Parts: sequence; structure tokens; C-alpha cells
Amino acid sequence: MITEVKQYGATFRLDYRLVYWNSRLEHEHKRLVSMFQAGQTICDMFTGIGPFAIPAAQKGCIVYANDLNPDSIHYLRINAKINKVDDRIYAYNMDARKFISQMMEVPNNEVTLETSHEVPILDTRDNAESNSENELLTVDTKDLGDSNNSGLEDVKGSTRHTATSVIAGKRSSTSYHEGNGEAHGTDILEGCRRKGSTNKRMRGSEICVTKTWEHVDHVIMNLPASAVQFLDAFRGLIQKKYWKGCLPWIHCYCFIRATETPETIIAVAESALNTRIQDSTFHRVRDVAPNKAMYCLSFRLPEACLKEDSQ
Ligand SMILES: C[S@@+](CC[C@H](N)C(=O)[O-])C[C@H]1O[C@@H](n2cnc3c(N)ncnc32)[C@H](O)[C@@H]1O
Repeated sequence: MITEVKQYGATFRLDYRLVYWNSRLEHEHKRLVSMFQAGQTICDMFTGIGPFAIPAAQKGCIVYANDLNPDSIHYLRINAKINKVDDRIYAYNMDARKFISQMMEVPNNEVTLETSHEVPILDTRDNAESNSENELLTVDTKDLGDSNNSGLEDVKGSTRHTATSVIAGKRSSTSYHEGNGEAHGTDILEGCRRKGSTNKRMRGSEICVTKTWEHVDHVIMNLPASAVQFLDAFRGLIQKKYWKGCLPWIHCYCFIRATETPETIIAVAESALNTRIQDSTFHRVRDVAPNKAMYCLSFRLPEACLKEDSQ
């Protein structure tokens, strides 16, 4: 059953039989995106058809959006096009743990653009002749099995797709390096123009290449039943010597039952991260049952999660 719904000015096409959609989350999508600023880099680990990703991109953020369900990614791509933000969203189709670890992985030579596993929405074909490594790729879902949305939570199975380390971002700087189109800025606010930056989808703004292992502003984890358990993926994930600026905000959704307290969830999160969390906030999203509410736990990734140079 394919239908179209509207949320805060964005249009979402979806098939209810194949993908997750909950209109009751509209206010929460809006609330979280209101925290983002234009030019920020967002990783959405459980993106669905993009109700965080699309408004974030509309706001001028660069979004790396992942979902294990290939149908979600199919509709995310459609919705990115409908809402004219396909130049700001990169989509990935893999397990969230693998996605975030590959986002933060520093490639061996730091300049290799491993795009063979990327599923970018951004159509770079106009640039292809000058930067073949950024060619548009299609989703190969053969290894993903059943496309049905049900039962995907906690799926740890890997796919043939691995996240690329290539990031397209809007940056104010125009420093530009010939070669492979890779950014070599010394600060996250510096970037480089994508080589042959004639992409017709740019609508007047620059598309730049930056590196997620150097900086991400926000990570969204909306899989309330088990997102907290995915936090272990952040242990030693970010290499201290490459990271620039503040550590990312993690927005991790969870359920809290009547028998539990926010402290219960913090304890699980700290155990997963293997360190203490400072200054966290819990935002009550909505009641999902008489004794169960959905919350958003937000905190800055603790420095103790960083990987030291020698590790
Ligand atoms: C609760 S929905 C949230 C979707 C969207 N972010 C929203 O706010 O409506 C969770 C999504 O996570 C996806 N998912 C479930 N397990 C996953 C996993 N291990 N890795 C990546 N995505 C997963 C599901 O396919 C689903 O689209």
C-alpha cells in the first residue's frame, strides 16, 4: 500500500507493508532536527524512510543515513528526491553497528575513497569524469534476504555493503586540492570543493568532501527497543588523533517501563560504552503503553570512548 504523508512541510512516500512509519513521532522528529544547524554532519543509524534525515538535509545538514531494511533505503532515496535534498543525503544499507564503525574508520592511506560499498543518493554522475571514485552506485540487496521490515531489530548479520569513508558536505571554506577530490583541511570547518564541482543538484551551494572520522555533530539512534545495546559500537571507535572539535551528540531512543528509571537506562548505556556519561538529558517522547514510555537519551560521547594513538 503505497501512500504519501506530509510532515512539517516534507513529503514522505512509503509502503506501509514494507517500511516503518509512525505519524505519532512527528513532533519528536521536529524537536530533534531543531537542534541541528546548517552545515552540520549527521549520522542516522536507523533512518527508516528518513523522517529525521530529510528535514535535517532541508535545513542544510549533510546526512549519512543507514537502515538495514533495503525497502527503507529505497523509499529514503525516493523521498530525498521528492524533497529535493538528494544532494545532501548519503544512504547506506547495512547493520547499524557496521555502519557507524565504518563511518569512523580511518582508511589506511587516508586518501583512499572506498566507494564500492556506498549507496549515495547524491548523483555525482556529472562529476564522474573528474572523480570516478564518486560514481553513483546502486543498492545490491542480494545478501539482505527478506525485505520485510519486521524482525530487523537486533539483526547483526552483515551485508556486502560497507560504509565508505567519503563524505560530501557543505562547508564554507573553498580550499581545494587537486588529486582524488579528498579534503585535506586541517580543521573540520575547512573543506574542499568537490573536484569538478559542476553538480547540477547543488542549487548554488558547494558540495565538499570531508571525513566522518574527523567530525560528526549528531548521531541519531531511533530503535527504542534496543538502541542502547548498540552503544558498545562507540567504544574505541573514534581515533583521537584525527578527530577535530567537539565529540558528537548521541541521541539514543529507548523505552522506560514503570519498573525502570532513567538511571536504569544510564547504567545500561554506561555499561555498553564502558565509561561514565556526563550531563545526559532524557526527553519523554510519548507513552506507548500504560506502563511504558519512549524517551530520547541525549549526551555527548564521552572522551573516554576515544581511541588513543597507541591503541
Ligand atoms: C523505529 S524505526 C525508526 C525509523 C525512523 N528513524 C523514524 O524515526 O521513524 C527503526 C528502524 O531501524 C531499522 N533497523 C532495525 N534493526 C536495524 C539494524 N540492526 N541496523 C540498522 N537498521 C535497523 C528498521 O528497519 C527501522 O527502519
